[in-house]
Amino acid sequence: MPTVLGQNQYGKAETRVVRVTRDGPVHHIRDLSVSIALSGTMDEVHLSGSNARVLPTDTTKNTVFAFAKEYGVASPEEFAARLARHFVTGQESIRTARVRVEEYAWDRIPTPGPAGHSFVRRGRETRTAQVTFDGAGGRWQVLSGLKGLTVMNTTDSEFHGYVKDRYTTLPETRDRILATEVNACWRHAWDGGDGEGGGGDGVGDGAAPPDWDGSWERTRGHLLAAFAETYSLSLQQTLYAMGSRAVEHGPGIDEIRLSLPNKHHFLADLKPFGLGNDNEVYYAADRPYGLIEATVLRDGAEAAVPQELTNLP
Ligand SMILES: O=c1[nH]c(=O)c2[nH]c(=O)[nH]c2[nH]1
Repeated sequence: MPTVLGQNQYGKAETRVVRVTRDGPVHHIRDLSVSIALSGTMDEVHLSGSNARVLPTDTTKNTVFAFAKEYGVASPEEFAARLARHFVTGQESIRTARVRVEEYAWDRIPTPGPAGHSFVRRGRETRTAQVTFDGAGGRWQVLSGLKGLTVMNTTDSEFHGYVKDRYTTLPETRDRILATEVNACWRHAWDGGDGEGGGGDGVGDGAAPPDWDGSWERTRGHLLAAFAETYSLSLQQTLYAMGSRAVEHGPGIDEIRLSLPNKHHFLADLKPFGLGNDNEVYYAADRPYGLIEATVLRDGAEAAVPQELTNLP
């Protein structure tokens, strides 16, 4: 049965590029996913396998990183238009270029000094709660938490001095992006009391329940503040600073468990194009990711937050 080639296009989808612009201590970020689809006189590659008219998809990805460095990202539209024009005017075989951009929005994390290099991704987080009442023992367990709170520091993060064996290739760094998605679960000390003493009313005799909403907001604030204000030598160190700040500033909180995926941002290698990269253009890799997890306890408290509650795979 004879066949003919119909509509066809090709290109690199979902190139994840983060462009950091440093205005002294105040940094600006644009975080994009760029998908390029090129079409034109491309019949031969499908019909005979000749690549003579094919600009590699790898090249289109490199162009995204190089343009981010050379021209910055003024807006998704401007960036996409520049790329589309480049491919159509640069290669005879390319007649149409469709460039799709998704931009992820970040807000600044407020810090005591001037807002500088700490960001929280907009609109991604979920608040969680789990309450267990063991009627026979009269015991309550209240766990509050959040997941998907994505944060980034564009500086004040180093990673070096680690163990090296024959398989270690990671370069040491004195200035990297530190980004993670905070998944946290904390346990309240509340014993079921209503603050009105005993009297066989079926509730604990202790202190009244906390203002749950207020407590949650404050804890979230402490996690964000500790992330933003910690000069980090590892994500493990940042985790401990976040957990201990939440417990120290949360009198009703005895324990917090944190599960922090290290959302790696690798410096794009622009040397082949004669371009430098002074911590300006990053490739945001989504997997694999480092996964750093730990519980931080008030001294003397027993660990009771189940690991599964915060665990990523
Ligand atoms: O903060 C980090 N902790 C690690 O344990 C680790 N391992 C790694 O490869 N990069 C990092 N970063």
